Amino acid sequence: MDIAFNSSRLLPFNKIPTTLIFPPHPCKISVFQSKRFVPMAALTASLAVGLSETFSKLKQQDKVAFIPYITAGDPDLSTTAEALKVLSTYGSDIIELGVPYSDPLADGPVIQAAATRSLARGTNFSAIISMLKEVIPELSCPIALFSYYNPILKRGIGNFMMTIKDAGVRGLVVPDVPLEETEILRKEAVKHNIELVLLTTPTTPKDRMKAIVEASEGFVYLVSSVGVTGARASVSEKVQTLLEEIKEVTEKPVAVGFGISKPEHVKQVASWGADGIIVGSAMVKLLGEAQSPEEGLKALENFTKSLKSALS
Ligand SMILES: O=P(O)(O)OC[C@@H](O)[C@@H](O)c1c[nH]c2ccccc12
Repeated sequence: MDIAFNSSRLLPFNKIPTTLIFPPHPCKISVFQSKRFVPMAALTASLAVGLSETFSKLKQQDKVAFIPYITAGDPDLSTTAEALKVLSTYGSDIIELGVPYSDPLADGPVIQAAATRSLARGTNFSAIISMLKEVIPELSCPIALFSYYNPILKRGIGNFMMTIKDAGVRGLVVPDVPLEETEILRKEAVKHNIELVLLTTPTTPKDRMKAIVEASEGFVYLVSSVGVTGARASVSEKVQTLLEEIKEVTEKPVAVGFGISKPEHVKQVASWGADGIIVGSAMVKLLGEAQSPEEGLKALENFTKSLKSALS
């Protein structure tokens, strides 16, 4: 059986494959498949560092994490794969990848439009997972998947967690899951070595913020402003106080998102003590609204470099 080898195919786990048959074509390796194997992606995935470990390493280097967000499948999945490599190459410490959804209630017009474009192209969860299995082994930073709650429930929480873990995903953000329902999510996430990140906002009551911070894994997501995602002219000074309040009750890293879209925003929020800076809409706009994928990827590279340099 001549099977082209790739990272999502099966590889012998507990013995050197004695049946490797090298066909004439040098880049195709035939691998004899048997029952006792693990997917290479799962093997490499379990070796990749997670969110908490990423923050620990950065803290030792006194650095702030740069965390971009893009929507999977906008403008198409092969461009998403290339965009993940660009973001990884030019200094992202964690990448948030959004699963497009038909009712993104927490998203502003830019990310809503990206989800609509992606879904119109036929992007689905399985295709995203296949793409991730191929590209994650080539990245130097962990992926945190972004999904609304409903698609997870439809797939089954355990099945969803197993699927994303096998693809090499290390974190999960579910922006619309109520704190009261995170228990079951977290249980399954922990079982599959996925870190479930929770969000707190400027209007979250202090006792609820404490419960969120306590339950959040990987890092705490501090939403900088009320409303939906989208680039803002400036970042609210209130973020500084919010960061202080959160850091009074936890040692966990806190990453700030919403509205951040310029190097001066990045500098400002880092100076207030954020452990991570999250930039989404401004990234998504570059990719989704470019004249061509190549143009979008080049713009993404330049923008990433400019934001990353604000953290050096
Ligand atoms: O787009 P902004 O304003 O840069 O914010 C980050 C945000 O895009 C990303 O973290 C995100 C995408 N969709 C979300 C839904 C809820 C909370 C956060 C998000």
